[in-house]
Amino acid sequence: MYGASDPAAAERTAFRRAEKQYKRYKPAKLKGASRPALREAAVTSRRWLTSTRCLRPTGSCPPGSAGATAPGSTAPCSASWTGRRNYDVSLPHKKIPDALASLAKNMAIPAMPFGEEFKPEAAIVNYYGPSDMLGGHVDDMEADWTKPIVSISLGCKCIFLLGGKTRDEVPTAMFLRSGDIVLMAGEARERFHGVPRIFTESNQQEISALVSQLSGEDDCFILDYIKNSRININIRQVY
Ligand SMILES: O=C(O)CCC(=O)C(=O)O
Ligand SMILES: [Fe+2]
Repeated sequence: MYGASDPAAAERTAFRRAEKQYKRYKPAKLKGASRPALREAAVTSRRWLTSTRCLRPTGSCPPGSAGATAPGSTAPCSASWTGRRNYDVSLPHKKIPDALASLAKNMAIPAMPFGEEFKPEAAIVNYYGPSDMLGGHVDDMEADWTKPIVSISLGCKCIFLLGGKTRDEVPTAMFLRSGDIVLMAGEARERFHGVPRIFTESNQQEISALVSQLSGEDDCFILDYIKNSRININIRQVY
């Protein structure tokens, strides 16, 4: 579902229109911003889950490229960004690190039937540079959609659009910040979603928590990288 079979039709959808609108979104200054402009979204707060906020675009629109570029992904997932992504276990791939697998298991608990454990079988890593975006899609490669996707954000803040079961429904926009975890579960599992832009401006990145953990001698390269990037790791039960 990553590519649109009819590009002209895709252009006419509410999701595509929102992508274009939010690609150019400029956050209002927090001070003096009217309260409803930053409506709080209902997100539970856990150790790794910080609040997300619904957004409304402001009038101010710096020029932005509407071209879709694709962040990269890890094996065992083969990606054709004009078409579908597919799992291909014959591709070289590494074991998911134990700490990451156990974090995913814990985070998935609220979306799992009582007594059932989430099996972290694949992790897709998306790297977003300053002008990258991930177009609206539904993740449909997994056999059992009743199992959640645990999606972790690191680095620069982004806008995440969560739409409906068709591209015609107007999506809800949220900020995702470094450390946020989204559980795509239940109904959300069947909904279009995407990332129209990330924020690399120094006053908008909101990466201070991450930066404070990168004070080692060898961390300067990671620090340089993360100031202009967002990394999303999403962990899935495939079978
Ligand atoms: O980058 C994100 O937050 C979303 C990634 C995503 O939806 C995907 O990889 O399928
Ligand atoms: Fe997705």
